Amino acid sequence: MTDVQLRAVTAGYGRRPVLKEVDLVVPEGTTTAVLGGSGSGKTTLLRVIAGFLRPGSGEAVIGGRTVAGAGVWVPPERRGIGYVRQEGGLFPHLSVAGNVAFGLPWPRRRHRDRVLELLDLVGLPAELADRRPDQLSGGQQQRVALARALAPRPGLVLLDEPFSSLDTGLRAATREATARALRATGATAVLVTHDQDEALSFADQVAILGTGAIRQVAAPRVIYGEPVDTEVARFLGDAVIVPGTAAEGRVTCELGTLPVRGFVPRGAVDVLLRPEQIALTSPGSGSLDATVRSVAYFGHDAVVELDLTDTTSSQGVRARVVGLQPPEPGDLVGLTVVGPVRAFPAADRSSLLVAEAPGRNRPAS
Ligand SMILES: Nc1ncnc2c1ncn2[C@@H]1O[C@H](COP(=O)(O)OP(=O)(O)OP(=O)(O)O)[C@@H](O)[C@H]1O
Repeated sequence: MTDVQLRAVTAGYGRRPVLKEVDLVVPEGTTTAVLGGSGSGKTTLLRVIAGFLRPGSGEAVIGGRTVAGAGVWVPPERRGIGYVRQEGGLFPHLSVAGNVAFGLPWPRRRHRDRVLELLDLVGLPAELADRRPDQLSGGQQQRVALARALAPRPGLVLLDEPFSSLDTGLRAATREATARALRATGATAVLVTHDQDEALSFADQVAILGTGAIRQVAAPRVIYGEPVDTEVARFLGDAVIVPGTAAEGRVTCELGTLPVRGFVPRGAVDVLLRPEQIALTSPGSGSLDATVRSVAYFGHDAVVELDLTDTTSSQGVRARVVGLQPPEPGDLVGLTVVGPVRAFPAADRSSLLVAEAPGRNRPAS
């Protein structure tokens, strides 16, 4: 099996670096999702690992072997990596079996049993083997691309937004089939995505890439529940941020005096909580009362914009509630904050509470 280490990698196109001193560790046999906005350098990071782009400085180490840096350069075809692109990139003139067999080493290309085994691994029936790619759905094409990438038994698989062109249902099914196939082979994987739900549900750890630097790397629950700053919090899900004051492990803000997670120095803070931390109750039975300003209904849940009754702030707060019986605009409700909140010094939001996977990666810079 194969781990990946990027050490102070700077890389880009021409003079302007896209990645600046990026450190990342992907432990062997695990999946890391790299999440970032458009143009943040996600594909560039994969290209460095794959060997399609030489870093200007720093090192890339795969399975304990330096593949780039320190005077070393190992070309892509000798890195033992499988690569799946956004559009699959199947050969249109070859059958499904022909495409998958293309990934096998020369002597084994005629081994139909191995091709059928690989199709089975990605959840495709054997009867698709003789179809051409244009006779498959988008999800099936992506699974064939994955089977082809897995054919040479790579220790590392790189996935560049492989599900982004699929519609919601197909996307989830293809994602699950991919996760199963990766687990079955024990391959290490790096997934690039701009989809938060995908990153959180698919990966063992999530790396947030912003303006060329890794902002935070942590397990999904940690990165969602303990973001290093308000910017990462906003990037990864919906966030309610209100001004407050911290003292003795608690913060006081327009939502009341609340327990805070992690150490926060006394003084002015930005208080952060997730909308699902605000539970709605009947008026008078929560810690505060509020009036419903508007409701966005999504079926499984609903986002409720609230105006607090006893506050001069016009900012309002958002609650996320289950979609069974959401309140109506104009309703009076009670609200209670569930669980501890996060808080960041208002003057210096980025220096506090680095929440990384223990021992794996350097703090966000
Ligand atoms: N071949 C190239 N030559 C010059 N600049 C490039 C090249 N490829 C990418 N870039 C630039 O590098 C930056 C990062 O691109 P990259 O494709 O890594 O971003 P990304 O995070 O994958 O974006 P997206 O989510 O939109 O695919 C962008 O500003 C892009 O315009």
